[in-house]
Amino acid sequence: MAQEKIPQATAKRLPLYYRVLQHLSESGKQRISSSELSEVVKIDSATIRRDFSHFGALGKKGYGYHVERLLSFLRNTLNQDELTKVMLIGVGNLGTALLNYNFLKNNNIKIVKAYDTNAHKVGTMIGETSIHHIDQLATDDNHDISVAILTVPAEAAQSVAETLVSGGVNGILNFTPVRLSLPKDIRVHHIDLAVELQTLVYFLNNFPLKNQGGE
Ligand SMILES: NC(=O)c1ccc[n+]([C@@H]2O[C@H](COP(=O)([O-])OP(=O)(O)OC[C@H]3O[C@@H](n4cnc5c(N)ncnc54)[C@H](O)[C@@H]3O)[C@@H](O)[C@H]2O)c1
Repeated sequence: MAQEKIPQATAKRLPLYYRVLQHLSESGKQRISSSELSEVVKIDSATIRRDFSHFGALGKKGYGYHVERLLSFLRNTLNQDELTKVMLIGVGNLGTALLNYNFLKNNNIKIVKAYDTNAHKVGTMIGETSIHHIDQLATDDNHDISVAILTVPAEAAQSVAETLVSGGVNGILNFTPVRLSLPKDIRVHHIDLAVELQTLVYFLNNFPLKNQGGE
């Protein structure tokens, strides 16, 4: 299979395709055209075809895509056969909400461990995740966890991130407003709901969708 360099925008859409195809497969759908898929995922069919073209011949003209084949391809590409263990630092409002969310349901991702400074939280569990004291982070053996979610107050973000990196973490989903300074080989994805909302409002005001139905 042609594994050329996948554009970041394409890579970002793969989990969405995967989730939708999982639902389609569960409902017994065996094949789907790019225009049908486009209706469901709300991405135009030319983009879908271009996305899938990076992976070689996954579909056939006039037939569309074989749902199971596409699903198994995406499962491999997204490493869905292997459980990805994640830790979460900062079990406050946001951290607790994320711990209560069952990532395993749709993705093979599990928050296996959490850290906080609050003595009332340390030693307790949220769902199946145990909460440890942040002071243990530097010495705990977390060699099998390479991804962390950062939901600490801004002032703690940089030093916690540095400890995470020293412990072997190389991917951080950063919810704090801090722009982290870390070595270049560490991937940081920054999530800011305020920016997302602002962007949505900007697009609504400047680029209204035609035939906008429902969503
Ligand atoms: N990106 C977004 O869209 C978004 C939305 C809401 C909040 N946030 C950010 O997420 C972070 C958390 O927000 P919140 O509302 O959950 O805050 P919160 O105060 O409810 O939770 C912070 C938690 O971190 C713990 N903590 C403090 N210092 C720590 C340290 N050094 N190590 C480990 N844990 C520590 C606290 O005990 C607390 O449990 C903040 O930085 C906030 O700005 C981002």
